Amino acid sequence: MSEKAFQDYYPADLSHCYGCGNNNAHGHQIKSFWDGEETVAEFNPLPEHTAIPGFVYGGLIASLIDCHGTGSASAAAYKAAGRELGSEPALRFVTANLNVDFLAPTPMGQTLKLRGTITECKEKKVVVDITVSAGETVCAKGRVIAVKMPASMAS
Ligand SMILES: CCCCCCCC/C=C\CCCCCCCC(=O)SCCNC(=O)CCNC(=O)[C@H](O)C(C)(C)COP(=O)(O)OP(=O)(O)OC[C@H]1O[C@@H](n2cnc3c(N)ncnc32)[C@H](O)[C@@H]1OP(=O)(O)O
Repeated sequence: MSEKAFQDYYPADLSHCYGCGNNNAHGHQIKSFWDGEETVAEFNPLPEHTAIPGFVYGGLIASLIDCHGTGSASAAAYKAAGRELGSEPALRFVTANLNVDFLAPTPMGQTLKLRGTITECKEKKVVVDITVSAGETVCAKGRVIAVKMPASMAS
């Protein structure tokens, strides 16, 4: 994909997140995009993301859902406000609640595809439902309740 990802609009001083920060060399640097009314991201697990040989660690899957969810929440808030992504004042969201169901073993060696649906979008709270698929198999689903970042988290 050649377009800019949601996370590419995050300001440099808020791009250190382990899941999605462009400035975190050791992080996952997840990239999320619109696909119609839904949001998408892909991730290729590395050997160190192993749970049991051949299968992906659930904590990684939760992390991908988390950051695809908060990125999708910001993008949805901009869309609902009819604003350009990244325009000021920034609409920043953090995770208030993360719920994950692991539905099937997630194989290593395949691209994981995340797909998010904006279930609720209010000024202060956005709910995103996300599936994680390997090939035709939905391996996990999760819900992120994202809430506007409190002022205490911004320096
Ligand atoms: C697309 C382009 C964008 C460009 C520009 C954007 C720039 C973006 C830049 C940078 C973003 C970086 C993103 C990285 C994020 C990665 C994810 C993380 O790892 S975040 C770290 C972990 N999360 C925390 O540390 C939070 C700690 N918790 C808190 O600070 C508070 O508890 C907070 C803010 C989450 C909630 O504060 P309250 O409780 O005062 O909020 P109240 O106003 O009471 O509630 C608002 C709504 O939220 C619900 N709510 C609150 N907490 C809930 C909870 N735990 N579970 C369920 N719902 C909850 C409430 O029921 C209420 O919902 P009702 O409006 O009534 O429908």
